[in-house]
Amino acid sequence: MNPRVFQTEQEAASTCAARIAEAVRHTPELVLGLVTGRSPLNVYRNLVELAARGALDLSRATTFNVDEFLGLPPEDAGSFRAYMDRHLFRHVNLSTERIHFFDGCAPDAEAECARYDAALAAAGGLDLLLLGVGPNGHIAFNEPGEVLTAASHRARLSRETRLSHVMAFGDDPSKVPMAALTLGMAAVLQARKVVVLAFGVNKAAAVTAMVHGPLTPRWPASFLQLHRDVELWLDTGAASGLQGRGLEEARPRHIGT
Ligand SMILES: N[C@@H]1[C@@H](O)[C@H](O)[C@@H](COP(=O)(O)O)O[C@@H]1O
Repeated sequence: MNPRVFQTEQEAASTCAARIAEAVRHTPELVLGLVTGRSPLNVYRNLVELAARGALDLSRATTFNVDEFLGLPPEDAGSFRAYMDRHLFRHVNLSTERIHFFDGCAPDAEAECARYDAALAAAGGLDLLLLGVGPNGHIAFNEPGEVLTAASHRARLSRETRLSHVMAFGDDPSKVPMAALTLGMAAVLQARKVVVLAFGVNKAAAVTAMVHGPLTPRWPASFLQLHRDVELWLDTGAASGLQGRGLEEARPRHIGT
């Protein structure tokens, strides 16, 4: 694992976005795994700025979003699809047919997960997977538990995770869906490169478990230790539990294939 610690989230995000743009320049057909949440917001903002300046052309890239709430149509403001439209898709030149999402309203969740996994396999898997991490160590919606699931699946959301999404649902916890569709641990570990964003001291325990902890389904992110190419983009708060953390300016290498 390769932690890169920045003094501020903004610095990490702009450097990370520049590296993603570089990876797309290097491989215009890049297959990107994308995540929602607070952590990638500044990365997306920077990607939009790069696209506006003509420094990012996503016209040949493919994207797969890693999760979606069950029961929400794409038009619902609380859906991850609506989030992606707001923060990235409507501002860049991605081709609609190469944007892949779980359909949160699919009548058969299992068939929908199989469809998603087949589309991902047909695209050749993920070249670069952008992830966040929950304070409880969840990645995508692979929640802590007794076991983890390899394939895409329907996930029951923990109370803690549901509460962290309450703002998108008018601060009413009862409106946050109870379940979601998520890619599984196999797709995460098979991605050719994984980039994890974590900012703020409330992520420190998850980051520490991810880097130093034993492999345990109690901290799903700990399984990233099995991957040979994971970069962690952190601020000093999120890195505060790491042993021997270097606070020198991080010098990112090339992200991409
Ligand atoms: N399903 C998402 C994850 O994919 C995300 O990475 C994580 C962290 O979110 P945030 O970046 O807002 O802390 O929680 C959410 O529940």
